[in-house]
Amino acid sequence: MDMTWDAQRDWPLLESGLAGRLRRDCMEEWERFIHHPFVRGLADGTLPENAFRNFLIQDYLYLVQYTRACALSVHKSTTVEDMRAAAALVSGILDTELPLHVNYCTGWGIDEDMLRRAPESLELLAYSRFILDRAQTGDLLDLLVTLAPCMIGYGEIGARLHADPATRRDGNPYWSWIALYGGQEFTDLVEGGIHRLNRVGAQYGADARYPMLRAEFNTAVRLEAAFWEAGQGTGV
Ligand SMILES: Cc1ncc(CN)c(N)n1
Repeated sequence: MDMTWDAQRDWPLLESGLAGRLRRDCMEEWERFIHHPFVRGLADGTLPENAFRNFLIQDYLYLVQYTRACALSVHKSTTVEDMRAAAALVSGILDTELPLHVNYCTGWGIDEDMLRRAPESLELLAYSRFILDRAQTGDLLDLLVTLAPCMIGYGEIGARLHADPATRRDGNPYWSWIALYGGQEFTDLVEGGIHRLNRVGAQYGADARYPMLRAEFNTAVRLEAAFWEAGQGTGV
């Protein structure tokens, strides 16, 4: 029996709807993002600690900007249902994801104040300001499309690594990272985000706007891969 987890097979909600279509149509870039060597190093625990530390500090700062963009999706929502979903994402990041970053950093003697004052990398600036630009100048659909690779990608990586028997659990310093992104709470947020994107896509005429939406999604996916590269110290 195949014990590995595969989004195409095990996440039926990606089969139809805008989220699945965007992911399929950017598959080359998507694969580069979710199967990046950085991710393999997390799975087998061989990623050098300083690469993970670089990444996590930048990721803390990235998540702060990402949360601001998510907050704009509360503002741009036109139904109470969508507002609740957007607000749940904001609190999921503030109350679950950021504390993971703070906990790891505390273990290295880096407190939250030092995290806030860390200089932003060019990759972080490019990615977060791209998202904030779409948040401010696009409509709700542009914004959700731009936010999607971050959520769906980490949900997919987390679910795959969490289910894969080849992932090292015992003594893997990155297991709590994997457990968070592969855990039920994050999975529920991602699945809620996919349903919301599909719903808003249908309401906002995604088919007619598809080339532009695909370009937005593709840019965000490429910026995700660049973010791993920067963590490894191979970025600019
Ligand atoms: C760069 C990046 N992309 C996605 C995630 C998952 N929210 C994250 N923490 N950081």
